Amino acid sequence: MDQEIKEEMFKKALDAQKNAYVPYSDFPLGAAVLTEDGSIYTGVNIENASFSLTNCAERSAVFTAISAGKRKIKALLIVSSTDKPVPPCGACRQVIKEFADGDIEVIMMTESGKELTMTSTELLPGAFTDDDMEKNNEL
Ligand SMILES: O=c1ccn([C@H]2C[C@H](O)[C@@H](CO)O2)c(=O)[nH]1
Ligand SMILES: [Zn+2]
Repeated sequence: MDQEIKEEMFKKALDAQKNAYVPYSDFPLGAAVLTEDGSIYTGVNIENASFSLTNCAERSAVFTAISAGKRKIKALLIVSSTDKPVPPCGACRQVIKEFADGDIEVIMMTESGKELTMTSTELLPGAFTDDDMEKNNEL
C-alpha cells in the first residue's frame, strides 16, 4: 500500500494507543483503519472488570468508522509496544472480514517500526459470511 498513507495510519494508531484503557493487562494497543474515501479512524483496547467485556483495539477502530457512516475498509493497522507484531484475535478477524473491501492488508507493527503484513483472507480463510445464510446455497 501507499507508504505515506501507511505512515499516517501508524502515527494516528500510535497516538491513539495512549488512550487505551488497560488497567488489568497493561497491554495497550492502538489501531487505525483506512476507509474507501481516504479517511482514517482509530481505536484502542478498552477493558472491563468483567474481563470478557473487553473490546479490542481493532474492533474499536472498525466500529468507530462504521459509526461515522463508513461501510468499507481498505486497510487496518495495529500498533503494539511488544518486540514482535501482534496479530488480531479471532473475533476481530471476523469483524474485519465483514467490512473489508475485498482482500485487504492488515498491517501489524511495533512501536519501534517492526512490521508484519498479512491479508484479511490469509488471517481468516473460509470465513462465515452473509452468503452462507442463503437458504438454497449450492455446495
Ligand atoms: O489483537 C488483539 C489482541 C488483544 N487485544 C487486547 C485485549 C486486551 O485488552 C489485551 C490483552 O488481551 O489486549 C487487542 O486489543 N487486540
Ligand atoms: Zn480482537
